[in-house]
Amino acid sequence: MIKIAVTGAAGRMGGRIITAIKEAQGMELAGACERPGHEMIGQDAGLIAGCGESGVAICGSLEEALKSADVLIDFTFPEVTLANLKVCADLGKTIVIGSTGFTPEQRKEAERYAAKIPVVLAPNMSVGVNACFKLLKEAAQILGDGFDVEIVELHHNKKKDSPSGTAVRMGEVVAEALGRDYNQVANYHREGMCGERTKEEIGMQTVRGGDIVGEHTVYFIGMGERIEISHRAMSRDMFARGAVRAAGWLAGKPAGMYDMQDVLGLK
Ligand SMILES: NC(=O)C1=CN([C@@H]2O[C@H](COP(=O)(O)OP(=O)(O)OC[C@H]3O[C@@H](n4cnc5c(N)ncnc54)[C@H](OP(=O)(O)O)[C@@H]3O)[C@@H](O)[C@H]2O)C=CC1
Ligand SMILES: O=C(O)C1=N[C@H](C(=O)O)C[C@H](O)C1
Repeated sequence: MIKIAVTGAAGRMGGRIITAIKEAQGMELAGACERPGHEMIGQDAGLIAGCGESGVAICGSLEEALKSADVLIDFTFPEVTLANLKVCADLGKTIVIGSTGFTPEQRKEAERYAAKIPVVLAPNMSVGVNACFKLLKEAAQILGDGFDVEIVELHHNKKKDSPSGTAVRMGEVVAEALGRDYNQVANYHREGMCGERTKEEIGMQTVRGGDIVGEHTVYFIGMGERIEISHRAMSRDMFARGAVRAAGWLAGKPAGMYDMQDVLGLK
């Protein structure tokens, strides 16, 4: 039995992850944690998630939530995740990270902790998006420099980071396949007399509104034709199932930084 603790237990993803743990074979919810002072502290994590009583109360201390857990699943915010990663590294627990919006420096800090413990960090835990990463690499290699690349992502109005972690990874995959440096060619903003589009740039556009779970489209736009590779998330459940699958996959792995491509055997 793999014993899992969940941070952000009362959040949008936290509830779906707690439900996915309940539905998975060989997995058990061992702890649940929220920000100290959160109104849900003391409540049953399963009841808050809407999947029935779990016998696990949401607590305000990660150390307490991890007491009888092997692995932590963390979908919160970069600053919170890095603090939680430090606790896991100190206690020798493994961790699955779904948070997005890391700066390059924060990403490096996460990699330093991964020298001590096995870590899965991925901006998108769905099978479909990870298949798209492979398709995008192949499309970019086939189409080369003759097609302009533009990426558009849509999310709900509560999302804090922009562009999404998934859109950034899509940009990185395409840039690498085209021999470009994503950080040099990503164009996040066009306004006024900004001039003609350069051949190398990858346009990154963001839409926020309502309850959109998450949609990503990469456009390869040529002369007289256009290819669109799109993924639409219809619920958060496959992200949650992916995170639980990653938690199981990590058991017995050596310390290091892994992603969903490793978990799904897509490398
Ligand atoms: N990798 C993937 O497949 C996916 C990644 N994500 C990413 O996951 C992250 C969370 O998304 P979402 O669930 O929508 O966000 P939510 O804001 O709904 O959830 C985050 C939760 O973390 C809580 N929290 C804040 N501080 C702490 C703390 N110190 N300890 C424990 N919990 C804390 C928040 O509490 P409070 O609200 O009170 O601050 C909130 O309940 C985002 O970065 C998002 O981009 C989302 C979906 C899929
Ligand atoms: O915040 C979200 O909701 C999501 N975030 C992830 C991202 O930033 O890529 C993944 C998914 O699209 C939902």
